[in-house]
Amino acid sequence: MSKVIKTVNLDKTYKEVKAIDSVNLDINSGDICALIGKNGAGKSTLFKMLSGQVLPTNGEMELFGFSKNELSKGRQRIGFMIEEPAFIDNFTAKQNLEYFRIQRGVVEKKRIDEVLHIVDLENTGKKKFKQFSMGMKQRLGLALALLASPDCLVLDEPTNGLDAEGINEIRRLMLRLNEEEGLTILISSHILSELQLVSNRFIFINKGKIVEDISKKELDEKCRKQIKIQVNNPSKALQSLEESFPDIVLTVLEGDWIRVENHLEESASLNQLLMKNGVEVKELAVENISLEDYFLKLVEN
Ligand SMILES: Nc1ncnc2c1ncn2[C@@H]1O[C@H](COP(=O)(O)OP(=O)(O)OP(=O)(O)O)[C@@H](O)[C@H]1O
Repeated sequence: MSKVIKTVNLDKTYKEVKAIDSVNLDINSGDICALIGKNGAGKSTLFKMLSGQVLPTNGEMELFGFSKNELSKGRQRIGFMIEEPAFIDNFTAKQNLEYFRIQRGVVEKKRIDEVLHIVDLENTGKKKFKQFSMGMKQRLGLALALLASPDCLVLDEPTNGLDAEGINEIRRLMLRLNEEEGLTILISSHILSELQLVSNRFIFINKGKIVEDISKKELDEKCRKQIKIQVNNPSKALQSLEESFPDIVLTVLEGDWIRVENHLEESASLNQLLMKNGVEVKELAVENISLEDYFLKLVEN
């Protein structure tokens, strides 16, 4: 699997603040990778180092295999949406993109119509930027990031300030770009449940440090709904449960806990059954950990 973004022990210190602390990123081609962190965790600083707006204090970076004084060759293949682009209020979508196309001097004119079509803004005609909804503004930002036909997008909070419909549109767009055009996407947000729907990888950042880097499968595993029962006699409990519920999925955990992964609506029946068979139920809990809860637990630790 080819690497799109790699950082080794990347640091950024602003005066006394260590905004990024020894970060090792490894983003593979085709990933939709979520960078999750509270305000001030260091997400924007990390993205700005990737885009070249901020210089690292220490560490190395590699973009599409290019490093050191060839980094800009890697950057050319990445579309960044980090801060709000300085779109001109009285210009239409097309005029704004034309302005940036000339300024950047890289793409063919027809690419403007292509990107406007991709972000579903091709029919905005004479409407000026200042009359756009928040969702339209964000999508124009994405169109600009896509202008130079990148192979990777780095998006800092692209759903910021959007309503549910706007968030949905961005989500569908990212999935489409990933599936149809094979774009690798690195995205940050504080709307964690939103990212759970689109990403295949989750990197949690806190106080400039990566505290966890897990796949969607691993995250789903951690966030799965389950019943946990603590009993005085696990083997007897297992036997009773398996006799009455032949398809039950059970695991015995440390501390005389049993985890049940199905029959989730029948916790009361499970409890009664155990008691009827002489098993003492010390505690029974139905757990469903959301990504938010999971993240909070990580940060608190
Ligand atoms: N130019 C700067 N000068 C001094 N300190 C800065 C500068 N930029 C960021 N910081 C500090 O670095 C830390 C990380 O900030 P950063 O903006 O990267 O976090 P973030 O996760 O993107 O937060 P947010 O979601 O609020 O944008 C914070 O403590 C912030 O105050």
